[in-house]
Amino acid sequence: MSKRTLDSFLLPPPSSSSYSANSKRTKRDPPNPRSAPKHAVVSKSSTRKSNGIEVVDLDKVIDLETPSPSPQLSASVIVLDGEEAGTSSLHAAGEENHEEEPRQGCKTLDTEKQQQTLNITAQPPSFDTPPPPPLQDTHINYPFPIPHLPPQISSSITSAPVKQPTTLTHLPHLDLLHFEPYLDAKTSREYGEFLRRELPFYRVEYKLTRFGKVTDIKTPRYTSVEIATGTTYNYALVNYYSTGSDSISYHSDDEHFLEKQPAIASFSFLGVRDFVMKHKPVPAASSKSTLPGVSSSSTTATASRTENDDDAPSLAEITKAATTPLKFSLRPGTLILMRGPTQSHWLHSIPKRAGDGAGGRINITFRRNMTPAGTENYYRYNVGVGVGGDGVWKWDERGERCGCVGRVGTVVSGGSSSLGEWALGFVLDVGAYQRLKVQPLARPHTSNAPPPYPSPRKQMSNAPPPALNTMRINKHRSSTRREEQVVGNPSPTAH
Ligand SMILES: O=C(O)CCC(=O)C(=O)O
Ligand SMILES: [Fe+2]
Repeated sequence: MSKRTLDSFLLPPPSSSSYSANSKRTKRDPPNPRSAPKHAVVSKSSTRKSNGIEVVDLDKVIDLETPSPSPQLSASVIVLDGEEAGTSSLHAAGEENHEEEPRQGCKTLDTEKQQQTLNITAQPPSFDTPPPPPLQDTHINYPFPIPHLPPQISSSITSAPVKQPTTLTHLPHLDLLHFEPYLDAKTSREYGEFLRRELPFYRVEYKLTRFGKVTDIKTPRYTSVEIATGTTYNYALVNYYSTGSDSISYHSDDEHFLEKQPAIASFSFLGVRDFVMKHKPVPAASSKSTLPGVSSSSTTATASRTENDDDAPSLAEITKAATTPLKFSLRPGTLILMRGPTQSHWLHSIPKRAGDGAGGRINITFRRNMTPAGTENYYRYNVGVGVGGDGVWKWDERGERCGCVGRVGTVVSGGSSSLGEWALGFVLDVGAYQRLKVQPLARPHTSNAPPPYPSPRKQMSNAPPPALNTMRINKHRSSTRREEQVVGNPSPTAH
């Protein structure tokens, strides 16, 4: 594994420069956002001088910013960027064994290393050398500091998208941009590996009432919530599907604490999975006159699409969209932007999958949360307040679950004020969107603001923007009896 040498890893001034492994900070003491790490173990060979500044090879720094929540979890301290890659097999999803062996590639701190701890005194920076920004960040809800995106990834993101999107508005209430891909293969691989390696992950388990029925959700995915600062999206949800049997069932992201017509941007990294959508079902008892958004004058699929109300989709069109799933193959670097009425009317899912390409997959969805309660809700369901307490897990470069970093205690909403370390990548993503003039992302939020973008129907009646590809939908019959519409290149494996 190549060494990451971070020349700008600046040590603090002498008054606070005594580095010790014996941190006694408790979990209740929030780390100071954007401060340099206070507790790090630095071995002699990991430091050198550059322009009069003491610099540290991050490979050799053991960050102890996050204390162990209990003595038996003292093995939770992670050596950043271990040198050897692990080869042991994946834990099965949902496995209950929390006893973790120290593994190569994601090592635990041992006594010998603690004994090698040195106190390092940094040199103060000179006036003409402005201190570089910290390269990792902390937040009250981070179980450990999260490193910044490596510069080569950040800079590649700014030149995205590598391909212009396809706009899909041909089905009732659908408004979706499909970038296939958005990031080039190298960047998306490095980005995916970075996220999997550096973020904390939590297993998701909770109860859900759907259509009047209580369901135990033991979604074997690993989720991390980060609050990112931004004027448009203010946080992101990261899912890790460790194997093809990790899945997420049909749902829509239409929570009341999001905007009315939320724009949700969903990135895919590493493994290939299908993204399957279908229109929400037409309630059996509903008539065409009571179903919102459905034309009261047209019940046939051949209704013409004009811009007046009569153009609302027919029951027949909706029924077809509800029974004919739309399938996208999500390869690394793909971005799907769901917007407008999509969340109110459509369900989406990641079905289980066997066979090639079903290795670990990372997904990030960027969202805009309108209330602090919303952020709390996401923490409750995705970080695990009272929902299982499986702990906070780390994964290594190769997708080996390699260490329980701690148990989840009370998670307090951090609001939206902290610049998460990987918010850096997020901000760059927003910049890239804005260059594409994806209007919802640039719109200031006010409750009576005008619609952020033309309705799908308006878009259909206008000439398509020159930068965008024309819509291309391959309709085909799947190998099963069910009819599916496959968007983009067909997936190699049917689910
Ligand atoms: O993994 C994906 O692509 C979708 C994730 C998703 O739908 C969600 O987190 O709400
Ligand atoms: Fe979703």
